[in-house]
Amino acid sequence: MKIAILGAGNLGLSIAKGLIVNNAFTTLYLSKRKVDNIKDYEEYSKVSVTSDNLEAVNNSDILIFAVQPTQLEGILEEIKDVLTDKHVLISTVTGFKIPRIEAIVGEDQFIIRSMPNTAIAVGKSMTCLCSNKKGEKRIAIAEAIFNRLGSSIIIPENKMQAATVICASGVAFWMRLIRATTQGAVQLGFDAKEAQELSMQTCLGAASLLIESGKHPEEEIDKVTTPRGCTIEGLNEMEHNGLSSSLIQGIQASFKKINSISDQ
Ligand SMILES: NC(=O)C1=CN([C@@H]2O[C@H](COP(=O)(O)OP(=O)(O)OC[C@H]3O[C@@H](n4cnc5c(N)ncnc54)[C@H](O)[C@@H]3O)[C@@H](O)[C@H]2O)C=CC1
Ligand SMILES: O=C(O)[C@@H]1CCC=N1
Repeated sequence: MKIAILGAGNLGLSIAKGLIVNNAFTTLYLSKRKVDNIKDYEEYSKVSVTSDNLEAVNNSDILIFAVQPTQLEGILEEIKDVLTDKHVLISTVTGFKIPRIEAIVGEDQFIIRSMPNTAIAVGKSMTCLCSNKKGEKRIAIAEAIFNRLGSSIIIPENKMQAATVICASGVAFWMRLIRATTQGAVQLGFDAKEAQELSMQTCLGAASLLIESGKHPEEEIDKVTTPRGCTIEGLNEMEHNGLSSSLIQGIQASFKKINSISDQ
């Protein structure tokens, strides 16, 4: 696959790393206005770095847009006249809806919206996808790309904002939980490095248990909470202090914010 990432910033470079590590492209163009700090990527075979979006588009089939929401319109205007039937447009841009993309490039383009997260850099992104009518014919290509770099599901476009909060912002939420449990471990006597290792691996183990067994979290919690034991003591104290409620309220606040900044 000949892929271009237009907007090689935090997310764009995370996608690039995932593609490079997984050898998941034929050629890869990375575009950015100022390319000095991404020139190193040209050391990888078949990777080109450019500030010329038209060069990237003309030499690629799959166009992944990873610019800020206020930058997408300009870049679509810039490249729309060189789009051909070979191009599949994949936008990762938050809150920029398909009808607005179609209004710029036309309905007759294969348009896909994708919401990955930064774990794509290590091939572990949970990515949600949706498309315009024409894009339904090419969404399998997007699934193939994002399944190489984690897992993907197809959802209706009206759930993309919610998916952004749970999956994209979600990485930051889980990081904070890992940091908090690390701090707890330090207080119990582990040094910082050991504490983070214990916290990360336990988090990975808990998620893996659910992924591999398909079970509900409470079923696994029941196996850990010895009657009158330390686990239920700690868990109940966390809940008295609003653990679940605080997380749900944070998710709601994040969702309210994304709806306030997205196009209608
Ligand atoms: N950072 C994240 O975890 C996630 C971000 N997103 C969405 O992805 C998009 C990108 O986010 P970030 O990577 O965090 O932003 P960023 O600001 O780090 O990256 C945007 C990049 O686009 C470049 N750029 C700006 N105008 C350009 C143009 N005309 N041509 C080529 N490159 C141009 C900038 O120089 C910058 O490197 C946003 O719309 C964001 O909402 C979606 C999911 C997760
Ligand atoms: O925080 C944000 O607004 C963007 C969207 C999801 C991740 N970063």
